[in-house]
Amino acid sequence: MVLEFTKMHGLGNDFIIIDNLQDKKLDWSKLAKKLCQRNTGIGGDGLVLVSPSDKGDYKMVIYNSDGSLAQMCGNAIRCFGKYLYEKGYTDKTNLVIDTDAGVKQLYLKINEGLVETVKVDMGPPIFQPELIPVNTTNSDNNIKIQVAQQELNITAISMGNPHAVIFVDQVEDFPVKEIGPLIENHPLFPQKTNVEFVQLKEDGTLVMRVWERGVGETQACGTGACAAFVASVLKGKVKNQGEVHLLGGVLKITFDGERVFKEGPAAFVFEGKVKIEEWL
Ligand SMILES: N[C@@H](CCC[C@H](N)C(=O)O)C(=O)O
Repeated sequence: MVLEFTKMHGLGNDFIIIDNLQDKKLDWSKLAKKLCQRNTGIGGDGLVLVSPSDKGDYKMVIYNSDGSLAQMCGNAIRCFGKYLYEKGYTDKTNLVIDTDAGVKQLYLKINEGLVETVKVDMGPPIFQPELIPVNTTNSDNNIKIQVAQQELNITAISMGNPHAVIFVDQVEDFPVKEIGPLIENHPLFPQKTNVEFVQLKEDGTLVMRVWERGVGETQACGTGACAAFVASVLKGKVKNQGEVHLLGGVLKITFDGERVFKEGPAAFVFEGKVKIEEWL
């Protein structure tokens, strides 16, 4: 069996996009692991399926590279909007996309017929511990933990998927690959968590590296940037609009006290066909 795919990225967070409008009835979790392999597959941080929806224009289904299903992905949803518009699935520039974290409104900015940036209404941040989910009774979701001989302060927030935001003095040399998996798999987070390491600059910009649940360190995380920005606003460190600088580039975030908006680019990389017989 041969699958047609499109490879895209949002600030270096890369995805394999497959049209599954006619349900192919495949084991997508198993396939995500194989297809996302960088040496023996196509390579990607995640597998995204274009699926039908009765709640929005289309549904975005996303699997992490380890085969786990994620509720939402901030970078993939911008790729999803560009894919739908530029491949002629829609001519709308305001789209409603269904996800496992609810419906999200996308605003496509068009320049000479191409999608230049996508602004996403990411919805309200979620603080109720049982909905994140995080095992804490602290009312402010700030939790002190001891990992690898370091005391860290975590702010737990959900953007439809779980995030642990940690402010650090210096992010460039921070041992993200050592500390990230220890927090991702910490018993505080029964569904595991994405982990954001954030340095606040004096001018109010955030510099962030991320360890993603089910993936590892990635170039960027859209939901993570939103969670980090919300945590910074709540700490009184930034105003309600600003930039998050990630390894792969910059996202513009607004938090109006209720909802979070995120704007950034998306790009096509290549297209192809892949034989999957031996992976079924
Ligand atoms: N890269 C993403 C988040 C993808 C899902 C995440 N790894 C999870 O398991 O929640 C983003 O841009 O938001």
